[in-house]
Amino acid sequence: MAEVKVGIIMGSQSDWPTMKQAADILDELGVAYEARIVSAHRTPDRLWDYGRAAVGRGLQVIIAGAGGAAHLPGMMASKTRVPVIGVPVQTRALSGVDSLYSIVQMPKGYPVATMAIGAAGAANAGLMAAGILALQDADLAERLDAWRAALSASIPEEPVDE
Ligand SMILES: Nc1c(C(=O)O)ncn1[C@@H]1O[C@H](COP(=O)(O)O)[C@@H](O)[C@H]1O
Repeated sequence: MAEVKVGIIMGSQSDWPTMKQAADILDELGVAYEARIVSAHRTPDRLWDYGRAAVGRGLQVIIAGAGGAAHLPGMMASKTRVPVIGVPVQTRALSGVDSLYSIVQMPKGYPVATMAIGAAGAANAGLMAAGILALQDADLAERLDAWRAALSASIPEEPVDE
């Protein structure tokens, strides 16, 4: 089995429909990943253990999604030097702006690469993770180039009446 280099973590089971977009992209590109529920609020010991072990386990990118008071991505970034890509999950009360602001405004020294709110942001997190790994993996780079070319080719030149 391929070595897992990407960890997808999320604050709650309820984030999975969003975070699955990242997983689906990684599946399409043949990138091995693991998906775990880890919460800074509800399972702080699990967060600590995951962050402490990340480098030793060979993780190269962590995609962290959370909604509302979304402290998970930033706390994970504080615990490991493995790059963290943050996904603001859309919320009902504040449309995900709360999640975005919670993730994006990190203090100097502990960055989180923050994506857009919601499903598109999660998919882009998968693509960003693949792009990082592709720097050291020529086969993956080829698959990513093909994926991008296929998307580009699927865009019509002219609009049609629906
Ligand atoms: N933002 C966080 C964290 C965290 O940042 O550690 N843990 C859970 N949550 C968020 O709470 C929201 C509601 O969770 P529930 O649906 O389980 O009530 C989720 O979007 C989750 O990411």
